[in-house]
Amino acid sequence: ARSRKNSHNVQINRLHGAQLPKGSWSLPWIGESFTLYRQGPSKFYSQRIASYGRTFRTHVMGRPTIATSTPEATRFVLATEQKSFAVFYPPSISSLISYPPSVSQEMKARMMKTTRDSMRSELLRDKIAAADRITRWVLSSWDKQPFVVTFQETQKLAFHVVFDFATGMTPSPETMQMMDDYSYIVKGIGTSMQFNVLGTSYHMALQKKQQILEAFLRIVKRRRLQKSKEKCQLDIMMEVENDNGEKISDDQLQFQLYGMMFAGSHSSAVLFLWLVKFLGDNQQILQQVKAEQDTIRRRKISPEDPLSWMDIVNMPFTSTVIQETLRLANVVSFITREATEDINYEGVLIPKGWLVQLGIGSFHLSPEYHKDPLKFDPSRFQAPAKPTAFSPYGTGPTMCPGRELVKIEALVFLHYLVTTYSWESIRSKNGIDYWPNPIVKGGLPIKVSKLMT
Ligand code: HEM
Repeated sequence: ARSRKNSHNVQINRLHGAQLPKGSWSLPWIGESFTLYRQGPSKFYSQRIASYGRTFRTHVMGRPTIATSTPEATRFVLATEQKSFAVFYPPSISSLISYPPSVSQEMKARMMKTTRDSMRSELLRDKIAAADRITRWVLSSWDKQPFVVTFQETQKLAFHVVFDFATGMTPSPETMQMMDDYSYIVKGIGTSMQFNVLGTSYHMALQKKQQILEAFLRIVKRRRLQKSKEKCQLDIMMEVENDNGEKISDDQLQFQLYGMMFAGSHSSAVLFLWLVKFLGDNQQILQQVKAEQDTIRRRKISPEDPLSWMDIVNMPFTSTVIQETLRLANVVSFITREATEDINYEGVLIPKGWLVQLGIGSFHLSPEYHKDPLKFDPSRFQAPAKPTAFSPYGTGPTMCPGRELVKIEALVFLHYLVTTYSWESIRSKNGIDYWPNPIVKGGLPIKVSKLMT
């Protein structure tokens, strides 16, 4: 403790009086991880903010940490990303999602750039048709069932839309198997986050990771042989070259696909689940969404006509519902970085090697930034009162490249959901499972009824 204190004093002098914020470390080594995982991020942050202010000291993920929950600090950390902060995952999570050393930083950066580019390109518009097809496929099975578990359905939907975008593959027993395998990865991460022990579900996840990677290798090799007219992200990545003009290898591609599916499918499924939950709980807003979507459907000549790009950009009210759901549900509640040098952020010392945890979910739910923050009120996103304290996808150079795809998926889903079905929750009370992303406990079973057209 003495040497730690001394080294901080040196840093304090070097950083012109910057000081560690108030806070608590609770138990040595374990720190406050258990409390965070038991309480959930919202309560953890609000309790500490009440005692110490919006920036406080804690100890989570095995490291001393500065937790901060302001939009300004979030922008500062994420915008200066490359220089002073590095992406951080605890070792157990890192072994489930990180690239192996054989994938060079340069290649990784190039692949990420092509992913970002294609998420802004024609490819994205072309994928409306696939999102349309997949949504109808998922929702058509509801006809035959008296009730469905919402989260199972939104997982199927989200996985297949992102999978189609990534590989050009339509739903099949092979894709269903991979979806199932991915659920073990999510479970492994959720459990290792909460319990700090690498138990059965973690080891199972490591095995599943291997199986998924092998499946991706087969998919890459197959796609090289059978090119299709309809382009996918994999086709674009296959053309990526490094500075020496060498093309990306198949094993690098398999990791890129693995990472993209990991980043994209579970998070989207969680968002769609909350869309169903919040709309079900707010019938008046549901009616407004339905009015907007009925107008679009009525303009179609045949009931089989798919949605077009023009339809997608003509859904302003439904778009605010998606933003409000992202604000209130907080699919990602914090973003973590490691300081790679000592930093003085407005008088707060962030020592080298410490973590910075950016509590985006906490400022989304704070009355300091959003009036009546716990109320589901999409109108807060109508111009000109658009909130600025809103970063569900992060910000700066690592801001989520998938956000436009998510928006398209969500709009297509809501269109078919509200024009085809009414639903009600089977349980009157539902808790929340927070890890690794918050979901309604039990996955929200609902009773569905087909609407008369
Ligand atoms: C509701 C759905 C989603 C949410 C809330 C979400 C949120 C985020 C956030 C907060 C980050 C930034 C993390 C950081 O800076 O450390 C991120 C990064 C990322 N997301 Fe998403 N995401 C979603 C869907 C998707 C989808 C559909 C895809 C791909 C198809 C995707 C691909 C990625 C990738 C590849 C990164 C890493 C970017 C980088 O490291 O430069 N995400 N996402």
